[in-house]
Amino acid sequence: MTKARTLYDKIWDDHLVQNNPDGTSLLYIDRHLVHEVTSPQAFEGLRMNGRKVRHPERTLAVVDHNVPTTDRSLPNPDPESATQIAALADNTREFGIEYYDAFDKRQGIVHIVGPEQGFTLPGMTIVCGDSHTSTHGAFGALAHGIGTSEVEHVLATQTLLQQKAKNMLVRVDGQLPPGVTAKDIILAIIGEIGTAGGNGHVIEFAGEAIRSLSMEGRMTVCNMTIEGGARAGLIAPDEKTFAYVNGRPRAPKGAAWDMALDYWKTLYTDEGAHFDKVVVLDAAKLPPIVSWGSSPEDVISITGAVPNPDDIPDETKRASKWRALDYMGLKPGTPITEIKLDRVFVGSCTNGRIEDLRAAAAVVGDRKVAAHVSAMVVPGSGLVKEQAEAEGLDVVFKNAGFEWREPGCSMCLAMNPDKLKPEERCASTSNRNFEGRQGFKGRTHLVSPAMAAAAAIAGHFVDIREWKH
Ligand SMILES: CC(C)[C@H](C(=O)O)[C@@H](O)C(=O)O
Ligand code: SF4
Repeated sequence: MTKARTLYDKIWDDHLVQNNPDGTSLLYIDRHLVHEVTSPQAFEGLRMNGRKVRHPERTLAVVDHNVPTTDRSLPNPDPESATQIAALADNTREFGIEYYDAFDKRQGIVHIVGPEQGFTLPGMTIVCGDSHTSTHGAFGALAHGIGTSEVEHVLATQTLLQQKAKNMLVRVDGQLPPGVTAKDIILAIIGEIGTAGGNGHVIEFAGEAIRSLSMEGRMTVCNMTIEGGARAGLIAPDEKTFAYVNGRPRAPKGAAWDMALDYWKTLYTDEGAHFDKVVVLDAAKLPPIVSWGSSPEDVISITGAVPNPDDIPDETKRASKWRALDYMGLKPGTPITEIKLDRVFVGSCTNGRIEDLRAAAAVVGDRKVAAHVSAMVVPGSGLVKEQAEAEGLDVVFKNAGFEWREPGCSMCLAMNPDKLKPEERCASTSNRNFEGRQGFKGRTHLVSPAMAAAAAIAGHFVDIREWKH
């Protein structure tokens, strides 16, 4: 009998080129996504060494971090961004790589574009010079974020040196209550394991609540795996995955589809396979969650209050959480529903997909954004934007007073004109609430799209479970 293997073991074995004496392994890489921020030196390295891209057809480039989300026919206000974007256009032309520029309808955040195009497929190894590459694990793909020198290595060789990680299982049993979403699942998991909880592991998400999620929801969960410290996140592909992939521009067709499907159906963790670490959560007990600090592990229920760091026994941790509260301008004991917002951001590779925009629009209905709040919705890609407009979601948002923008990373990180001002407080559907993440001294609270939309209307956090739709 062959040894029982996890999904991670299987994908690893199928891509192993060689094991090296130093404990590293060379893996074959099926797909390489490229964006403007982490690729310039990689291409420069190829040029200096007179190398070509080994498999241009396995590589896809798109601009996302540095593009303004307003009128793109106007010049980029930031010369450095403009240079970086121009470099990506030049590099992809020189090396023969397909590139979606800011005027292409397929342009968007790299982790939204890959799945949308069927470039991301089950069982593949996928890399990108970006930590949230873990998103693609939602398809049962082994998806790693890599550094710029590794980007160069993959461009040149289509392989990557890796050390095999340990296996971790996060099982979410039961069914989510109404109003509680994939975003709340992953925030709760990170709250539970901490930002170092997944260190050295690849996490497989399983259980009834995960199976019940749409592909969009699964991407939200896998997207934030990296915030829990894990190398990658995985969900075994199933009928939902196959239905999502079927018919996408880059997905296999005809006989190739049938062959692929036969293989994809073998991609699950065998009965009795070993996990080095197991965490179990009950979905039915999860509330809508809001982050209160400057780390994605600083989370609390919407019905809770800002915690008191003095209750933390560890001195270093206590000091760091006091610092977080100071940065956030919050006092222990303040009910979360009393926290007032200045800004609301719906978007990012965590929650910028069509389902996210539908959820936000359903909460908005015919109401208006609170007078003291400035709110914006940034679709994750041109195709998401097009779909949302076909459904009239843009009209819902605009009538309510939200800004409706062009696709990109936008206010998820302060690398383009969309930024918080110092001390502005934002309900954000993105994935990181680090100091300065959304702008110098900006204050970020991570929430689901429905919670963000409700906060925009009410002007403060509200329990979405009590919202009258
Ligand atoms: C700019 C890029 C390298 C970065 C990442 O790796 O994740 C960004 O996408 C982020 O979310 O912080
Ligand atoms: S949307 Fe945010 S998290 Fe995602 S790739 Fe862009 S900057 Fe990174």
